Amino acid sequence: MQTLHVALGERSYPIHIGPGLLGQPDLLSPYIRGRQVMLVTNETVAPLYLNKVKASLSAFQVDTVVLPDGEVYKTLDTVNLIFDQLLEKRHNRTTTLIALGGGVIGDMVGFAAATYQRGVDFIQIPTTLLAQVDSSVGGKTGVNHTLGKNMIGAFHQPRCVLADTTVLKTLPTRELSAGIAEVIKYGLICDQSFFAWLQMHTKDLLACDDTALGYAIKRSCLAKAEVVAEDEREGGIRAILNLGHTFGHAIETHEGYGNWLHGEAVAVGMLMAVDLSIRLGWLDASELEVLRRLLEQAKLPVTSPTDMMPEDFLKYMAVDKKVVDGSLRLVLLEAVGKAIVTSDFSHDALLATLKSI
Ligand SMILES: NC(=O)c1ccc[n+]([C@@H]2O[C@H](COP(=O)([O-])OP(=O)(O)OC[C@H]3O[C@@H](n4cnc5c(N)ncnc54)[C@H](O)[C@@H]3O)[C@@H](O)[C@H]2O)c1
Ligand SMILES: O=C(O)C(=O)C[C@@H](O)[C@H](O)[C@H](O)COP(=O)(O)O
Ligand SMILES: [Zn+2]
Repeated sequence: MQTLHVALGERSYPIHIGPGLLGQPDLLSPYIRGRQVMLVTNETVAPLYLNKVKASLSAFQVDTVVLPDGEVYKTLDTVNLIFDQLLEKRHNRTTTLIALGGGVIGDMVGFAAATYQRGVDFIQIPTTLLAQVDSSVGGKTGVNHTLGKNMIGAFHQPRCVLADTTVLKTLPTRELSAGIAEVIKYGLICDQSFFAWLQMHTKDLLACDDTALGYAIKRSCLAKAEVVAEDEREGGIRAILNLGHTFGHAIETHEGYGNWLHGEAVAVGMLMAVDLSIRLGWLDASELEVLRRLLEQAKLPVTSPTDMMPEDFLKYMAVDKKVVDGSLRLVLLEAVGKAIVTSDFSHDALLATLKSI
């Protein structure tokens, strides 16, 4: 097992990464302050892993909530089902919520923890690659709105993250690929040598090779932990973690939540960001082909949805959370491994990108 740390003063926490971690009581109990635990998962993950986690919590009063599965259920109504159980089972302010699942469960449980009785503790047990490399770390929690992704939420850090790589063996390949998209993001924004490593090892990640997965999770979490420690609430540098997301969130919202997976939409969004960076003269034209080949290797899409026009993108991009005073800001690349957040691009260049990918 490897342990990384997110350094946030009194809100600091460990990220434990390794095979076979589920079911080890000593990894969870130090982060549970009271007697009560609300273990939240979904109907797909429950039959696979709920009993194992529950068995490791025998020292606590454990209640469970099993939510419906899918991005389409990442809503306030679903979070309300968690509140219903917390109140029915009389959970108080010393309770700890545990999120067992992918990013959808993690984001909703984190949001429930941020708001239940004005804030209680929570623990992340991410079970998808995407959640292990990205969503379980950093404290962004929330739900979607029909008009935009993650529009209602809060920053609320978990007390610990437990990433058991063994659970990835049951993950469908399409979901593994979606997770690889966020891994590639870390290479592009801040780690050129990791990006080079990915050219050689993406096939190992797809084959669920333990060593490759452990390495990719560690490298991604190290990068995210460093950025989050510097800028917890996205006042500045943290926005680089949004590479490809302004375009990607537009795709997810326009196509209907869940039809394009988050990682798939981000993959196409990253191609758009690279294309625009090239048009601005910041990146060599060859980088577009390099990224396209890598995404194809990872079995990710490389063209935008056929039914989406540039004006559809612009409509959803206008409500992006990085918009300031009506001006759209995008994460672009000055080089592979060096991202910037900028509004320094012309509408014509953006339009050309939206038409070409
Ligand atoms: N908070 C953040 O910083 C952050 C970062 C990235 C993404 N996100 C959010 O995360 C969400 C996407 O997360 P995701 O890709 O994990 O999707 P997800 O949570 O929908 O999980 C994907 C699918 O895999 C299933 N599953 C989960 N673990 C499994 C396992 N071990 N074996 C078999 N099936 C399993 C789930 O039930 C689901 O059907 C999006 O809503 C996105 O906005 C948040
Ligand atoms: O942690 C962050 O910061 C990120 O931007 C990580 C993203 O991968 C993630 O999808 C996040 O939920 C997007 O945040 P949003 O603020 O654009 O909704
Ligand atoms: Zn993301």
